[in-house]
Amino acid sequence: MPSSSPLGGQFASLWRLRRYVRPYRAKMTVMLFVALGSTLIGVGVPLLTSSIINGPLASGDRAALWLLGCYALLFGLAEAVLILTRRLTLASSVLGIERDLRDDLYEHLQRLDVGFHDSWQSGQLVSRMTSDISAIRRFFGFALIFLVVNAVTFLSVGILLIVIDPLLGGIVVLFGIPLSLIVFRYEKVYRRNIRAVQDQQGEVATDIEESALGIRAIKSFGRRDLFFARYDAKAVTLRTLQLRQIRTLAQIWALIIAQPQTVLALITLFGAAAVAAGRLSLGTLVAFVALYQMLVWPIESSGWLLAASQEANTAAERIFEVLDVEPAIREPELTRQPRGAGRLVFENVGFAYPGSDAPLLTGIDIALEPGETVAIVGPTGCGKTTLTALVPRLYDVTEGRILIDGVDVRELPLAELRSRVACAFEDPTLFSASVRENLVLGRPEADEAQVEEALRVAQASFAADLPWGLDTRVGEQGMSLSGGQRQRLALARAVLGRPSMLVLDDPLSALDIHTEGLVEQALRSVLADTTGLVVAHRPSTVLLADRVVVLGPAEGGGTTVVAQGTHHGLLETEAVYRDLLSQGSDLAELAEEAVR
Ligand SMILES: Nc1ncnc2c1ncn2[C@@H]1O[C@H](COP(=O)(O)OP(=O)(O)OP(=O)(O)O)[C@@H](O)[C@H]1O
Repeated sequence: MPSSSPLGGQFASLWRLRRYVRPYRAKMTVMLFVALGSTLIGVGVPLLTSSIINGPLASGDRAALWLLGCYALLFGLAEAVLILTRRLTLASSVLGIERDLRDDLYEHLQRLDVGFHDSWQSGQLVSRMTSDISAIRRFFGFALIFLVVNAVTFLSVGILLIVIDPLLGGIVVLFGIPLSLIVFRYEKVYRRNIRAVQDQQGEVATDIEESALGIRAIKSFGRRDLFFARYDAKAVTLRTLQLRQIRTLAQIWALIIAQPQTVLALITLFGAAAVAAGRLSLGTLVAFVALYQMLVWPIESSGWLLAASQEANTAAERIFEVLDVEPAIREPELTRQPRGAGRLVFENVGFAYPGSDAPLLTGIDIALEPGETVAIVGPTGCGKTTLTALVPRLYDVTEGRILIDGVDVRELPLAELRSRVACAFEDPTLFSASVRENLVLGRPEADEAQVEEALRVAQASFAADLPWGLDTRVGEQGMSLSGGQRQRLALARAVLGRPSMLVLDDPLSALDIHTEGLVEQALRSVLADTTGLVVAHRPSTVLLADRVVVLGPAEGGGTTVVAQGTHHGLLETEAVYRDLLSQGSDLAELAEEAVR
């Protein structure tokens, strides 16, 4: 749990970021001292001016005037050097903080389970990774330094002003109190507004991302106007929220900016009267006004600093909302090593998606002997893909267990489980990298011969004919390839290195009849000595399997195993199987029954 923030509850999230500052604390401290040094020099200049007016100017002492003039020049030079040093140290430390935080967030997102990613909009995650982290960088780069510098300026100049003239100094302090109260009142409103803006930015990012990924579907259905209208509605809401945020900030600023001018007028008025009465020297009044003017920027910038700090705090809050989520799929505390050739058993397996009361899968019992291939057949939407996702623990079973050579998959280290079980899903995901990088994703140690064999098995030799062969980049999500090509590459990736267990979700769905036949042949040779679980939608895929398991509606609701046997045996005895494989079957109706 985070320790309580010395800045108060409203900055608790920012306070939690202190561990990211720790590695750069030496540089940050240098930056602070340098900034303080330049402020103190800034304070020194009006005092020097006062000495010049009251001393050499009044007495006509030329030599002293030259000396004080040289001091003023030195002050100016020193300030320039300090500002340069601050700028240089700032860049390396603040960019370092930004990178560390982004790395942590990215790594955490990779650790989080598929269930988390199902329930979060990707745009919300992207906006946290980009605009929220930038808000935090701006805070550490500018706002934090100026907050400290301003605090020191207020304190040092405030004390000096009171010492120089208690009456005028008292006016300055007195007028500072209502200003602080106003800022405090608006601060809460501003915080709420910022959160709404940042959340809406995530909504807009999600929309942009979704329409960029789905551009083909949008264009082919001629629905650009519809999607633009949807996007525009969100963009308009964002603009409204941003305007509300700016309005609040403008109100705070108006009050903040009016304050120093009012105080300056009062100081001049009372100060002139004091000079006229001989209570104050002209030089001291000039120094007082010049010193007070040093407070004008800190006062005026307090609105901006408040905004930047609130923005960074809300950004940190949004980032911790993700960082605080514990992955539902965790490494086992005690691990066991399976010893065997790859026996896969589903033992009374049940599963319900998070947030759903009714189980999708129930009482599933299937045993696959080492080297055996089992096809999973069932009406659409009954849970075949879900069943396959349980093996590599993309989701965990909610009932029963899945065993590999007698060991529960939840007792295997995740890396080992996922290297034992290779998967190819219906939607073949490729990354914007070279063909080779995509192929060796799960087995970076694979050699050239293994890559070639995997390409042969998946009938993906087209890859060698691409402009740069296996080094050709496949574009974002592999979009520069056809659906069938993507599917064959995903299949080659799964069979690379001949894994002991292969889970294939309808691996032939996007292939033409000719390629399907060739892939089938090659797959048959891979599956001969691999334990294979294959989701099948058509007879040709079913024929790859030694045995078929038919899923259907369970009596109490959900999906369960309704029949199993060889393809030919089931065709003879099970009407439901014949229906499923026949073209005229009413799959939609069966699916409804299955999930009811
Ligand atoms: N991430 C998810 N969260 C909640 N429900 C989901 C999720 N993914 C799938 N479902 C639901 O679970 C059910 C089974 O989906 P699944 O994709 O496993 O079916 P399937 O049998 O493979 O379908 P198909 O034959 O069409 O590929 C569907 O009703 C689907 O809406």
